[in-house]
Amino acid sequence: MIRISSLVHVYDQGRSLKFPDWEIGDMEQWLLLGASGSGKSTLLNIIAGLLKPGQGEVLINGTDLYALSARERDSFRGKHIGIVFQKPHLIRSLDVLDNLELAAVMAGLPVDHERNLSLLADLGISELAKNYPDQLSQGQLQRVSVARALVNKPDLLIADEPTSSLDDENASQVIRMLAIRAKDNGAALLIATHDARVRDHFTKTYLL
Ligand SMILES: Nc1ncnc2c1ncn2[C@@H]1O[C@H](COP(=O)(O)OP(=O)(O)OP(=O)(O)O)[C@@H](O)[C@H]1O
Repeated sequence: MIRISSLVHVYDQGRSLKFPDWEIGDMEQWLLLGASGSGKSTLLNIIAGLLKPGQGEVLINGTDLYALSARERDSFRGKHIGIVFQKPHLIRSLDVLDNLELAAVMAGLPVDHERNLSLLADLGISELAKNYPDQLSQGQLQRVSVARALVNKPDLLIADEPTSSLDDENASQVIRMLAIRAKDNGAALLIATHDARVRDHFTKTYLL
């Protein structure tokens, strides 16, 4: 279970961003909605342990994320949280499969080669396993990012605008993939989006 309470963040010279308290139960699937600039990415980064908030608390399965040291938080994130960023942060000098395997290595977990191949197959990109990021389209890169986020069987899967560069068919496929894989892995799912096509798939929404 994830709980945020009394969260406030102020960027240098920015306005104060206040986030309503929120509880995400085990395996619940939520949409985070809000206008551009309302703070969706900021909140995702705080929940992911990537941005220390000015005030407030993030509890994930009983762990107070910002009571951990930065190093402990990195380790916690690697093992428990999968993230699909707006822009895929893949390593250019590694092929797709190695990018997936690196996610396990970085988290200190064993590499599960078969699982990684099957993740690529589920996303319809098996044939790209040996390709390098520079050789892929934006939509393909996005799908690789989704696969990479699932590599370590996270408790929480977070996606920031995961469908913005995909056509209708692929957007729907990625949302289904996120929803099914989150469920299969016992993970909660949290997606930030403007995408009306995504809204139809969810009943739980948190509005900024
Ligand atoms: N690194 C930063 N430094 C200063 N201000 C920032 C920074 N990142 C975001 N902001 C500001 O904080 C506010 C919230 O930004 P954020 O990116 O979280 O919104 P968002 O809802 O994700 O927007 P979008 O839907 O356009 O991606 C905006 O006013 C933005 O300009």
